[in-house]
Amino acid sequence: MNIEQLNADHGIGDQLKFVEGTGGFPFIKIDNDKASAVISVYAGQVLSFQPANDSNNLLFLSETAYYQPGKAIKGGVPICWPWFGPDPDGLGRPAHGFVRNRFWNVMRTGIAADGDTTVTLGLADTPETRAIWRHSFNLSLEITVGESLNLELITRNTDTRPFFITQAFHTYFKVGHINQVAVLGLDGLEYVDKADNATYKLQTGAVSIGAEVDRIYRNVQGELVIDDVALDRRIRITSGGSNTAVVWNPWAKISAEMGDLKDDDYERLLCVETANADLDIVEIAPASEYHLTANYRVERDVMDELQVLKSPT
Ligand SMILES: O=P(O)(O)OC[C@H]1O[C@H](O)[C@H](O)[C@@H](O)[C@@H]1O
Repeated sequence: MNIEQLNADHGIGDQLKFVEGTGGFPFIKIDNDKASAVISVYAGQVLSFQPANDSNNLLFLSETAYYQPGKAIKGGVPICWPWFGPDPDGLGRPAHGFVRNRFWNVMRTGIAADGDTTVTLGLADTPETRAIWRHSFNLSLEITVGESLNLELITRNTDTRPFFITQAFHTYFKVGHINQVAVLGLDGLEYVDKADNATYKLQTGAVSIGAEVDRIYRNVQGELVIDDVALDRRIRITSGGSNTAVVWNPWAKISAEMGDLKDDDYERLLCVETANADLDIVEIAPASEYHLTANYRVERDVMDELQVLKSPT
């Protein structure tokens, strides 16, 4: 992909620029009055989102992430599609599907009426994807960078037969310290505990993390909140088209084993994923489409907001 051509076709002055990013991947750098963001065209992956006047990124991005064709980038918002988790047919295909490790296409960029910056990335089937997954599809990822980060993943079935998918925004949130984080909104829900032989359990109260956590929560309705005491902020997650939330933290052993995480990175990251997974399987009929959405908003106390306004920049 030619950076000059991408800028000529889709650049928007100082607000949206294509640059050569890590590993030579084309990155989209967005800077508007409300936030800044970085998006990788490889994997269709938001790598960074930071509201203006905020000193912390919304997202965790591993300093030891791979930026190599065929590999997933550890951090930001990887897209798991058309399956979440291990290959559902046991054929040895990659975990979390095949769109987080290939180049997407830049379809459109724009400025919305309220000043938000929009980017649409797309991916359609090719002989290569049909060799992995036999269906014809057209996938769009609509990214809106404003006061909040908004994501919409639209799956269109361009095939003559229905197909079934599971999927997720596998979002890595940056946290101040994992010991001081709680996930609210899952109280009373059943979950599959993948870190304990996939046994079924019931959540009571908020989710706190003190060991490896790998859970699929069922029948999730309404919003989730990550309450982060150390960073003194809350992240409000509003999802659409999903009844499933995945909560994942690798903890110390897995963090140390993973080549693309530092040993203590588990202290600084938490994945809370808007998903269709487990029993939440989506059937899409020919010529139909399905929308999965997630909105991430950083909230801070009013007193903190006043402090930011008062402090010299
Ligand atoms: O390292 P990755 O392939 O990105 O997967 C990281 C994790 O993703 C999800 O949250 C799964 O529930 C975990 O079982 C998996 O380990």
